[in-house]
Amino acid sequence: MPNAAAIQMVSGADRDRNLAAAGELIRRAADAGARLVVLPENFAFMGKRESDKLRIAEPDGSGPIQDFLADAAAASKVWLVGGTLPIRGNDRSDRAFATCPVYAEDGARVARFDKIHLFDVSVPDTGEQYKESGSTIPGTEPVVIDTPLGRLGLTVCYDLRFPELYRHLSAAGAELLAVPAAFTAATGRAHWEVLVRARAIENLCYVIAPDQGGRHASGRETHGDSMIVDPWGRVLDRVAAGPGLAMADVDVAGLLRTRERFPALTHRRL
Ligand SMILES: O=C(O)CNC(=O)[C@H](CS)NC(=O)CCC(=O)C(=O)O
Repeated sequence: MPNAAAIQMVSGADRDRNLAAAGELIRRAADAGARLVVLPENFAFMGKRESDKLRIAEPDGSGPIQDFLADAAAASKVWLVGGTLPIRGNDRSDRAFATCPVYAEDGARVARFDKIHLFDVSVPDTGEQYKESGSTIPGTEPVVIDTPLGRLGLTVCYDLRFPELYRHLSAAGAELLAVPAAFTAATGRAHWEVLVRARAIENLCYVIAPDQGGRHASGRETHGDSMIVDPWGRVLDRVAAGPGLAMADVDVAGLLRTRERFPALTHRRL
């Protein structure tokens, strides 16, 4: 029975509709056996412009999106990694953190990670321009937490391109890595699967990588292909396009056997 789920969504600009869609998928994942469920980046809101998300930004710890996540975790009795949502900073700046909160199965929030690397790029070929730092405050702290399935390192989307973050997490004991994402269609086609599987292989970790996958209110398209990858780099399950679930069995005992036979993590020289 699979115990982990990555939820793929095509989130729009209507927060409450997105929450309803997420709620339905969380219930389906729990019914299918999931004890750890990971939502994609910006699951609660993807508007016309990057800065639109500031309208639904919440103070740390309370608001409709965070209340939804706590209630959904408790109702389905799952550990829930809440993709990302905008959480206001303490200063009066008009930017928010891209925060990935984690809830235990009783609905208590047990961790918070703020996306560290911000997507300030122009995508080759399509000409799409992104300046995430215009509306987002970068995080600074890597986060690793214990869950019933294993020790979990948190990362978000563009973080996927920075292997030193993942090395830091695996060195801190991570066995599972979460990568809630909203990868662009163009960069996703070129890089998504390779990067997700590389992070799994080089850190001998499970990677749970839920992506947005479809066309959004901005007119932009995201890549989809949400997946769960095992520590040997095998794609255990994936979702092609549109909303759906990737589910797989995360087996840390098996992971430890793999690491014993193949002790690359103990052979680091630098
Ligand atoms: O596009 C949207 O509206 C939503 N996207 C996001 O919220 C974020 C920040 S702009 N997307 C990424 O980080 C994409 C990374 C990526 O695609 C890569 O590294 O290639």
